[in-house]
Amino acid sequence: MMGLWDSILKWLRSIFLKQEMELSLVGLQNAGKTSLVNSIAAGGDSEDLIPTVGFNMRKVTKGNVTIKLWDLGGQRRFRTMWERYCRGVSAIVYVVDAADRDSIPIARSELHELLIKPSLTGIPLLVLGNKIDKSEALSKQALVDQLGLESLQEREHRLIGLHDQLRPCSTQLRPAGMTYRQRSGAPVLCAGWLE
Ligand SMILES: Nc1nc2c(ncn2[C@@H]2O[C@H](COP(=O)(O)OP(=O)(O)OP(=O)(O)O)[C@@H](O)[C@H]2O)c(=O)[nH]1
Ligand SMILES: [Mg+2]
Repeated sequence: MMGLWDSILKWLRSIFLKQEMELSLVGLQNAGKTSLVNSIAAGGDSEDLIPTVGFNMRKVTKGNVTIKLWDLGGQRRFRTMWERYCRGVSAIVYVVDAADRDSIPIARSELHELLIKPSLTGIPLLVLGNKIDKSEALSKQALVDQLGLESLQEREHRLIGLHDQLRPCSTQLRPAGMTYRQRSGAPVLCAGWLE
């Protein structure tokens, strides 16, 4: 099972051959965008996070690839900024709380409203189904259906399940097929549902 970072890089490299890339992370509030950026950038973070006001920018280097990450606020009042920060990026990363079933219809409409913007035509999309460590999390197929991802055939897109294993998680809650990996003693993010 691959680490999240490896899967993102593998996917990006299948589309681009660039050494410098820019990603914008969008998605509803509380989806886990900032947690993800912190884990990628610092190799782990477990502090209680506060909602992002506006946006944060982080630069992360892995091997010879440098990625600039725009971490945008997901609260309603910040969503109008998403388009501006998604223009010209290598890929849009849409983070969804797969366990917050009630918010999925809003996540779906915000995603589709963003993607119909002419300025974002053709930009590849990576959807991360986050919090799949929770027992109430939707399955991959349910997320594909409920987010309407089938209708995105014109656009390069990919769905990855994400489990932030830095969070306490009991064995019973661990989704089937999910494995754990330790790299030099430090926990890493693991991606699920990879074929
Ligand atoms: N169980 C579980 N909780 C998570 C996971 N990722 C993030 N969280 C929790 O979800 C909450 C919200 O995380 P944030 O990273 O602040 O969410 P955000 O998408 O940046 O929110 P905004 O900045 O308001 O848009 C925090 O309490 C995190 O600890 C995960 O994989 N599993
Ligand atoms: Mg945030």
